[in-house]
Parts: sequence; structure tokens; C-alpha cells
Amino acid sequence: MKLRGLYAITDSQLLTGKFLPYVEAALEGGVTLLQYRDKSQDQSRRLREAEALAELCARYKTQLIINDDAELAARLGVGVHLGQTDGPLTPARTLLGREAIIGSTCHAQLELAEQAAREGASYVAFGRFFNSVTKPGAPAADTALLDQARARIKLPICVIGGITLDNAAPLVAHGADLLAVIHGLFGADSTQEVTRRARAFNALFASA
Ligand SMILES: Cc1ncc(COP(=O)(O)OP(=O)(O)O)c(N)n1
Ligand SMILES: Cc1ncsc1CCOP(=O)(O)O
Ligand SMILES: [Mg+2]
Repeated sequence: MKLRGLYAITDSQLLTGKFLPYVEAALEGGVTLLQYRDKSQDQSRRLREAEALAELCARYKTQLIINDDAELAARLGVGVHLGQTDGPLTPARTLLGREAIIGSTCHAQLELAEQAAREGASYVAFGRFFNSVTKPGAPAADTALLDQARARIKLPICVIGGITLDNAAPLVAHGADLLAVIHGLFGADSTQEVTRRARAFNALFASA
């Protein structure tokens, strides 16, 4: 499967009271990867919500990725995204198997991406590229880094951080394969607007 297009990421605060309708609206507009990102320690809610997303993703033939938690990903038979402090990639690959999608946060460092590639990542993620309401303190990356990454890294390249329909096009032009978005997608006022935004993010790849 080609990893290219919109990578929608959930946010439990932003999606309070509208979690499944907003996610379904995004899937309706087209999502290549959907990440369940919940930073709480409420394990039973996390399991319940992740199971609901797995069911929805199966219906829309979208790949589900669990943030931070390889054990939960293994339980559901889906992929995982691991940051630099979320545990090593090699055991996660052993746990989830050869086919699973495993993503790795590489901030703005090519060396981390090269290491992630050696350790079996399926894609590497750089960012934040713009000011992010969700994670304002994330290290900053720029398009010069993307050019270098494109030349040196063979894996799909994901970009994240403050991405909106107004600023995403240059990232695609500089070689981004996946646009990972929270606020720029789910910060919309209605499900219709979420679907419109998802379609518009994907259209950026059609013209690239
Ligand atoms: C696609 C994608 N890229 C980067 C991240 C950030 O991961 P991490 O650095 O572990 O930070 P948290 O998201 O866990 O707060 C991500 N989740 N997804
Ligand atoms: C998880 C994460 N890692 C770097 S920036 C970020 C947040 C992305 O959210 P938003 O699209 O709302 O800036
Ligand atoms: Mg993490």
C-alpha cells in the first residue's frame, strides 16, 4: 500500500462530544492513515475508542495507527506511531509483524530518520513545520530539511505541526508523502467542513 495523502490524527479534547461523527466525516473525505492519539491514562476509554475506530476504519478501508502504545496496537492488529521516548522500534516490529505500519518521530533530525529506517520503520515523521496549537513546544523543521530527507531517505516522509489547507502545498512540493493534521482538519465547525477539508488536503497530492 502506498503511504501518500492525508494522515488524520484525533485529539481527545478537540473532539469531545463529536469524536466518531468527526472522524467518520474525515474518512468520508478520504484518509490514508488515521491515528488514534489520546494522551490520557484512561486505559478502558482508550481501548473502547480504539476499538470503535478500528471498526470504522475497516468500513472505510483506512489504516488505523495507535499513538505511543504498541501493546494496544498489537491487541487490535493495527499499526503504531512511536516517538523518541515511546520505546524502541525493533521490538515493536517483532511484536506487530512485518506487514504492520510503524511510524517514527524524527523531529528535525535526518540521523534519527536514518536510524528509524535501519530499525524497520514504515515511515518517518518530521515537524513541527508551523506553529502548533496542539504541541507548541515541538522542535521546528523547515522545507530545506525536507529536501535533504527526500534525497537521503527512501521511506515515505510524513510532515506534522500546524498544517492547514493554507500552508500545506509547499510541503507536498518539497516531497512530503503524508500530511499529518489535527487542528487544520478537526478544528472545523461542522462534519461537512471536515469532509471538505479532507478532500482538499488529498487534492494537493493529485496536482503534485
Ligand atoms: C505522524 C506523527 N508524527 C509525530 C508525532 C509525535 O509523536 P511524539 O513525538 O511521540 O509526540 P506525541 O504525539 O506522542 O505527543 C505523532 N504523534 N504522529
Ligand atoms: C503531535 C505533534 N508532534 C509535532 S507537532 C504535533 C501536533 C500536530 O497537531 P496540529 O496539526 O494541531 O498542529
Ligand atoms: Mg508519542
